[in-house]
Amino acid sequence: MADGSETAELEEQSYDALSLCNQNPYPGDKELLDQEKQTLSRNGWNIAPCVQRAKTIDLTMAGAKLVLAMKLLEKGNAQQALECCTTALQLGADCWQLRSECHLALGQYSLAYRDCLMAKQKHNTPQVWKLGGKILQELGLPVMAEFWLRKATQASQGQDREASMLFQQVRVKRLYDPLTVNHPIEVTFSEYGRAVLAKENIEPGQLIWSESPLTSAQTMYTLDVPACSHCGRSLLTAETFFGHLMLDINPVAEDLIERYWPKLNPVQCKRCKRETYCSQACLADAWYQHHQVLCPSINKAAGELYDFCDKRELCTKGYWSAAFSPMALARIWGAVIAEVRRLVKKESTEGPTVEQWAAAKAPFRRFISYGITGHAQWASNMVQLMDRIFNNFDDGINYHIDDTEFEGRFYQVACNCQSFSDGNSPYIRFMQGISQDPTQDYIKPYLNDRGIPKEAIFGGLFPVHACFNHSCDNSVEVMDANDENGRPGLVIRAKKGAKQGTEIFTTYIDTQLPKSERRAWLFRAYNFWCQCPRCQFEGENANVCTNCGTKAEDSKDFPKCSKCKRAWYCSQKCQKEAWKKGHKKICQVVHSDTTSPLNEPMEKHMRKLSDMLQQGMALTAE
Ligand SMILES: C[S@@+](CC[C@H](N)C(=O)[O-])C[C@H]1O[C@@H](n2cnc3c(N)ncnc32)[C@H](O)[C@@H]1O
Repeated sequence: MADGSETAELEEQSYDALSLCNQNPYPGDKELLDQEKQTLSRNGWNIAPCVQRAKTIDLTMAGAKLVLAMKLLEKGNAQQALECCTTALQLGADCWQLRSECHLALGQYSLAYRDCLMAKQKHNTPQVWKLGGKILQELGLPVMAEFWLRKATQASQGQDREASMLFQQVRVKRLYDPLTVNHPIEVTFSEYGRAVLAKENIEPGQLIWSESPLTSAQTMYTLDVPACSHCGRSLLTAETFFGHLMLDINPVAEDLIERYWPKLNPVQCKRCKRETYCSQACLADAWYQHHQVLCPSINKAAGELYDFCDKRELCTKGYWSAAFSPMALARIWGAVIAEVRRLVKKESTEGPTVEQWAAAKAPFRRFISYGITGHAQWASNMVQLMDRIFNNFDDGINYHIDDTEFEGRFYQVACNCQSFSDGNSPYIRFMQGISQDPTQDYIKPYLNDRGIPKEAIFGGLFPVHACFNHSCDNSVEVMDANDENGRPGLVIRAKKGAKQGTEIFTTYIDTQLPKSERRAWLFRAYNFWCQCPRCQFEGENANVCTNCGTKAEDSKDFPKCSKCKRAWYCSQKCQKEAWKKGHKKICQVVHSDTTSPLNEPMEKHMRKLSDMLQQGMALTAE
């Protein structure tokens, strides 16, 4: 059994974002690299610097100048350090790297790059590569910067964490800046990987941005609710909602329905009749995106997946255990194959090339994948089914789904999936419509009879939203919102103000849960132990002092914090200490009024899994 300190160490080690994010180039990077090299040459940034050598080389004096330059730079006096470096160079010292650092500190980036090139000619060290990476980023040449920082990481055999971190920061900036250009947020890379920062001060209640999913699928447990399988619009008709009540509804109520219940024109995939869409546009888009691969009329094995989903079981041994649908995974592989098909056709290649596969997979590289290995063994039948679906095409464009591929995609969806539903469903529009109508009372008894309809809930991958880390004291709330075309998606609203440059957090769980339940949930569902301020300054147990860890004698309860009732102290001294250390910041948390519907049906399921684990039946061993 591990004691407390060992557990704490394990917790600390449980998540290393740097090791999860690779440095492989993106498709198209070769061309971008060439373009950036041309920019360098055009601007003359790669011309060798010229230093007038002194008539007599004096290495002793040069050394002294060099030491002085280092000290000056350390103290922040870059200008004088630069002058000392130049003298040292003239006297025969080899200090191009230091002079480059001085130029960098002074914001003279092109001069810094020239000196750095000189340093590289002589010393291929990780430090020189790293310096070059920093300068190139400042010169606005991110792909070259990545190249240099990759070299720095390789040359240090991964030991230089600063170089790896800088690499990811450059990459994240290049990939996400175009997506956040009009929003008050930006994506950066921190100890927890990608993270969302406030680019400017954000006010409480401010709508920060809205986003549409890259891909989504309806959750299995809401498959009984009609919705467009592609965009998620609710397809609830008045007939379905009122059901048998429609048979003897009063004429005024009938008239209200006629006038206010939106007219829907759903269309089915004519080939398989297993997918319903809100419009021809969605049908065509779904076909383009993934249904051309997944349509059971063409792909028999895919029919088995549809049958499995129709059973609406969240946990089926050997197949599945998650709140999101396996269709969410299938649509990723389907989208990759559909894109490779298009590229092969467009580029008239004989078969798919490595570059084409990489290009088709690129949009999904934005989503981190982190979980416990062995899950694919537990779900081995599903892995085999997925392989039958995607590895059996006559055109030779096949995607082999093995355990590693399955687990990678499974955890990609598990870590990043966000639930959403139609925020402007026919029911909502109907209720809005009748709210101003003087005859609305005629329909009220029928509405009361029916209650609020169940929503069709989708799980989607949203590229920017997926960069949010979690805190139990979250600063934003995620809500359903339809885009300008009426398609369901997300909107992010500030729950609290955020200062420019600070990280903003969402919550992955119901923040009202006690600390131990929150942490257990986060670990089971997202594989990390939360270290947020609430988890640090709330207690778990009334018999243990939240501040110093002293255990109460005879298992008596310690007095609790009278405000939040979530911390227990052995003495007033401990209470005061804890208050100063950080409890005051988290004592009065306003809880979010939104929790993820994806989690709700999972709660029972999670408890079942937790019971199984407590009985010693590790999931992977089943
Ligand atoms: C939706 S992603 C958030 C963005 C992520 N940092 C990235 O690089 O893509 C969710 C994953 O981020 C990590 N994460 C989020 N919040 C965290 C936290 N408070 N502490 C540690 N890891 C966290 C976990 O690995 C989690 O599965």
